Amino acid sequence: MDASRASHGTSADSVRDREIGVEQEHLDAVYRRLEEKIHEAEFLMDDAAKRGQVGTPGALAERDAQVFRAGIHLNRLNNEFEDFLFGRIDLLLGKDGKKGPDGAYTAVEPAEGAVREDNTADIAETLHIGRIGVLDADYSPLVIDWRAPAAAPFYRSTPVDPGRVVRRRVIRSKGRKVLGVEDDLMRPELTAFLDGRPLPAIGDGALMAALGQARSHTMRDIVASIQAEQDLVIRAPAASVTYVEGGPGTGKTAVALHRAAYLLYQDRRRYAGGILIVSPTPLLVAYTEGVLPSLGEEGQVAIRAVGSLVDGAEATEYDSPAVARVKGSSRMLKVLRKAARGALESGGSGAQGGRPGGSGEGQLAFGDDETPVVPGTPERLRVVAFGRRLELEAGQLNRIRHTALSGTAPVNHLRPRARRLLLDALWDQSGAAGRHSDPELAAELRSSFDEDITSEDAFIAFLDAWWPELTPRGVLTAMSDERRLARWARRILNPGEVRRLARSLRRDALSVHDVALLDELTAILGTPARPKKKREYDPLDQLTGLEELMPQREESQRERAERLAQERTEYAHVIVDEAQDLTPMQWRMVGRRGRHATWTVVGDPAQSSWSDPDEAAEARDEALGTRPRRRFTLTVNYRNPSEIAELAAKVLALAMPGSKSPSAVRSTGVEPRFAVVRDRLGETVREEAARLLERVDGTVGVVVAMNRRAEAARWLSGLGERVVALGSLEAKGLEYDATVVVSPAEIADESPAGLRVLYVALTRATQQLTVVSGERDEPDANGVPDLLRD
Ligand SMILES: Nc1ncnc2c1ncn2[C@@H]1O[C@H](COP(=O)(O)OP(=O)(O)OP(=O)(O)O)[C@@H](O)[C@H]1O
Repeated sequence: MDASRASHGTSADSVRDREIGVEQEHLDAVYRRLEEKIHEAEFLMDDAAKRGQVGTPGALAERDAQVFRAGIHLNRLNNEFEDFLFGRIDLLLGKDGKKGPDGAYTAVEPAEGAVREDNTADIAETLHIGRIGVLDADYSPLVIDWRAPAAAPFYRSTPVDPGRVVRRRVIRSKGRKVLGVEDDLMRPELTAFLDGRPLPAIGDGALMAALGQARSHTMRDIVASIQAEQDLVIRAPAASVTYVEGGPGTGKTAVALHRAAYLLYQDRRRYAGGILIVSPTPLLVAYTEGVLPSLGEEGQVAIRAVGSLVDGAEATEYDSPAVARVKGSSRMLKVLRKAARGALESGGSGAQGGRPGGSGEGQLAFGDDETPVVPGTPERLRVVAFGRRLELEAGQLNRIRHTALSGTAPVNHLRPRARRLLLDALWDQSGAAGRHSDPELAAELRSSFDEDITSEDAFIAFLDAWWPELTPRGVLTAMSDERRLARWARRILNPGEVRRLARSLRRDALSVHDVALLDELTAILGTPARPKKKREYDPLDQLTGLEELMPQREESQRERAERLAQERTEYAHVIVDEAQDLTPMQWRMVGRRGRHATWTVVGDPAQSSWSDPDEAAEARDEALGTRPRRRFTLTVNYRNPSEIAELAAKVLALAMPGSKSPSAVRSTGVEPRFAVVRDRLGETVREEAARLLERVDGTVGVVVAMNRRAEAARWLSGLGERVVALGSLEAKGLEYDATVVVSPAEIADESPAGLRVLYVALTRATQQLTVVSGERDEPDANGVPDLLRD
């Protein structure tokens, strides 16, 4: 028998069973080895306990670490890695006989003569690939970690460029049981022998098997079927910026996540500084979070929605497109700078989160237009020093404030400077300056003068009111006053923009775009000193003075990792998913988290929901700095069948004329369906969703214009958990077995980037798509809406 497919018939079944048996034997051997290692670890642990402190501290620590690692191994194998062993490659003899650290031969190309003239060859090496590496007792590799160099041919080899690989096998297993195998032949022309027997090939290939599976509400990893062009990105050297573009479904998100796992594996110490993955929505975070359980293992990787990047913020609200456009624009930077200083000049009313207003002399302050805007701003400072009454009037105070604010430091950090300038002015007024000609005595006099004043209640209260510590939330609140905002945004925003912006800031809940503004304000204001956390009050402490004596409980390694991850504000590597959507202000926010980082940026300009791509590109380039970039393009759409991809391409041609769609890797034979609203929109959508639920095993997503989100959820109530309603912007990055796209015209008209958003909506389904049209869509006799006709 030659190395041909054995996928049908009884004899094929027996070959398949035999091959499954072969892999089962290997998996059994792997588990036996792991159990041995666990026993070893347990023995070490026991031994360590018995021998107490015998051995150097270093050796004991190493032993503990070994025990710990073995524990993690077993735990992972038992709990997380249901399909721990997933691949195998059968290789020809390599060019040289060198072995790498994982015990595998390193040569990529076959040795001369490895393939005989009659197109036969012997398999010289077989490697199994899994989620972690396992060595046998004699250090031969039982399983190679998928991220190790020796595993690269598993992903890189193609029939066009097979290297040494003859057969690539994907093994499906659950726990300790092998369920199936799928083979791809990289050299189908070859008759290869393993231990004297011909090498069989089972099934129709792993990729197709993976793509045909039903989708759930969480993403699956693709370790078993990463494709060559994706592998190049995953394993690209970490230096500088790795820049990846590709159309919908080309695996950008999957690749980004696997890259994080790869980087950690490759250089754990370097990435102890943390890897940040920025995602556009909390829905996408939830969808991707579980993809690679090992990512969360030691707290190095944080997956955050762009609305949750700032400590404590958890924004899920969306602004209207017109407001989002203002808040995301880099023009906001100037407005915020003015607002931060302006909020101070108007006494920080509302801008000093949680701090009492301070009364000083309790007079009214006046805005430029002489309208009282802020109560409680002191206009005058009166103190007594060296027995003299000293006083600074409004004009002087304004000049002092102006001088202090001319510094470039964050506003909150300028307070000491302002304080010193106040003292200088009072000192001048006191006439004490010329009293001593001896510099030492003069300095002493000055310092007792300062001490006198700064300990005076009136002065302290004045300073708190006149230069309060501003908070970002407070400044945003101050900006919700339209008249004040108009002043700060003069010649930057037009009156309509000011009105809409002020109104949106009066809302209680934060919007996703507000978060970037808060972060910018934190940079402008400077981080206020955080109040120290206190241990819970215990009356006993007072009696015994225990508080000082009691040692703090040691936190566990896991707790520490989690705490560090939370406290981290800068990262060693930043991965931006759906990068095309970041607004200029969001790029600034993300940029601050990776000032010294290397980057992976993945996106698709054709899916951008931001209205001014050039402005965003400028901000992105600023965030990434002058670091060199390596560009990659992903070209194959693994998500959509060709029937859906072709329909979406029509919108792409309208949204970005001239740009190329990725090629779909498969077809289902099921054309998209067009439904026209018969009576009520909600009823039609519900019927179509129910129809799809009967046709697919997995999930159904109903995508509507953003302002229909709430009603769409009501339309679907009672249809079960497999179906969800989502606004067009929320659909970013997600996928469903089937989707209903409701009114393309509504989605397209929603914002200046509407056609691109519609393109996103149309590319979410892995199997079936239904488009529901209303009148506005001007459907033809077949129900095809205007926007989707040729
Ligand atoms: N090599 C692969 N093997 C199996 N499935 C794959 C492979 N690459 C991608 N996929 C699948 O294709 C789908 C799309 O992947 P992903 O969401 O990463 O694409 P994307 O480029 O981020 O898409 P979008 O731009 O539309 O958000 C996912 O279901 C993913 O699991």
